[in-house]
Amino acid sequence: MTKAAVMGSGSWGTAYAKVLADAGTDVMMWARRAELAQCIEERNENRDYLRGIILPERLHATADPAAALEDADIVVLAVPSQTLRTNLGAWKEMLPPDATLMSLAKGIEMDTLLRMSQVITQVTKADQSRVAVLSGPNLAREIAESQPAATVIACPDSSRAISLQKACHTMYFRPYTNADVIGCEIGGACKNVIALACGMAAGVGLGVNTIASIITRGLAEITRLGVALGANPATLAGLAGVGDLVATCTSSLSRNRSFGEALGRGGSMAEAQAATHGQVAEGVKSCTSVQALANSYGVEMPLTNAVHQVCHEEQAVLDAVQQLLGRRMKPE
Ligand SMILES: NC(=O)c1ccc[n+]([C@@H]2O[C@H](COP(=O)([O-])OP(=O)(O)OC[C@H]3O[C@@H](n4cnc5c(N)ncnc54)[C@H](O)[C@@H]3O)[C@@H](O)[C@H]2O)c1
Ligand SMILES: O=P(O)(O)OC[C@H](O)CO
Repeated sequence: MTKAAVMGSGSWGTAYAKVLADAGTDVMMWARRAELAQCIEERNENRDYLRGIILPERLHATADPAAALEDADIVVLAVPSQTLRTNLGAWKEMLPPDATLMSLAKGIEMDTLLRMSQVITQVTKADQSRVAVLSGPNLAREIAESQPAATVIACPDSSRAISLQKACHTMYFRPYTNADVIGCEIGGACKNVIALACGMAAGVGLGVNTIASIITRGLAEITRLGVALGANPATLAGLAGVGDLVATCTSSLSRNRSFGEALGRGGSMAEAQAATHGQVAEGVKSCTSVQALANSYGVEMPLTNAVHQVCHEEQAVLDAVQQLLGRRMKPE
């Protein structure tokens, strides 16, 4: 029987742990707070992040990272991208030596500009063949409600990718394998920034034409960056690119879109944070790291720049819109 440790009990960690358990994998979740671990263990519910969802009996939880990681074949890293390095630093001596390390996080580390798989190899010294990422149109609550969705598991080692695929395949969750780790990670991190832009547009009252234009031009700039970094453009046309971009840019369940919408309605950064109910909207920090990464490769990302200006340079949303529309004309 495959054993998975899910390190992080937020919305997605919990929903994905449920998928693994529904697929027949033994799952032990790690929660930072002992009360939350106890609630999951005793009541089969994560009341803080997925209230009302009954979790499977075979899913267990602990606040002790060593107990969660013991004998795990798969270690699922489900903490926010900006804390992953610190968390891994604390856990690295406890990681089983041959376990596959799989990131669920969608972000680019500030300062280092590293992708999550790079942070994992750097901190743990694991060979990159042991490191995988999962990314796709996977809004946690919909997955927890067993609504059908597909995803991508990327790993340089195809046999590990297939084992990961088997460990989470259910009648509502369909994972595809892919060797393109870079494309999956760039798609996942950048779509959060574009979802902020869509939220901002909706918040100031703009309609579907505007949102569709942002999604499409957002995909163009994400693809430019991905290709510059060595991604396969086909990955960005797939589930981890356009699929996730559409889900995040159009759903009221998205924390990034909700955050942007609150800013567009004239809210402050603190009010926008409240709109995500204390959960992480990764794009708010990643717009800084994605912008810096793009600049270092000479890649033009005008929407990302506009989001950065609104979030961190006090620009008004309507001024950012005017600035985008005033750019020089060019072919598509
Ligand atoms: N929620 C989704 O629908 C979804 C879907 C796919 C991917 N993701 C990605 O998964 C990652 C995790 O997102 P989430 O939705 O579970 O976020 P969340 O905000 O719901 O939960 C974050 C979890 O990390 C924990 N945490 C926060 N700071 C921490 C720290 N310093 N050390 C250890 N743990 C800490 C929190 O206690 C919580 O359990 C993000 O990168 C997100 O982009 C989320
Ligand atoms: O709620 P968000 O904006 O973090 O997006 C959630 C997922 O990444 C969608 O796939």
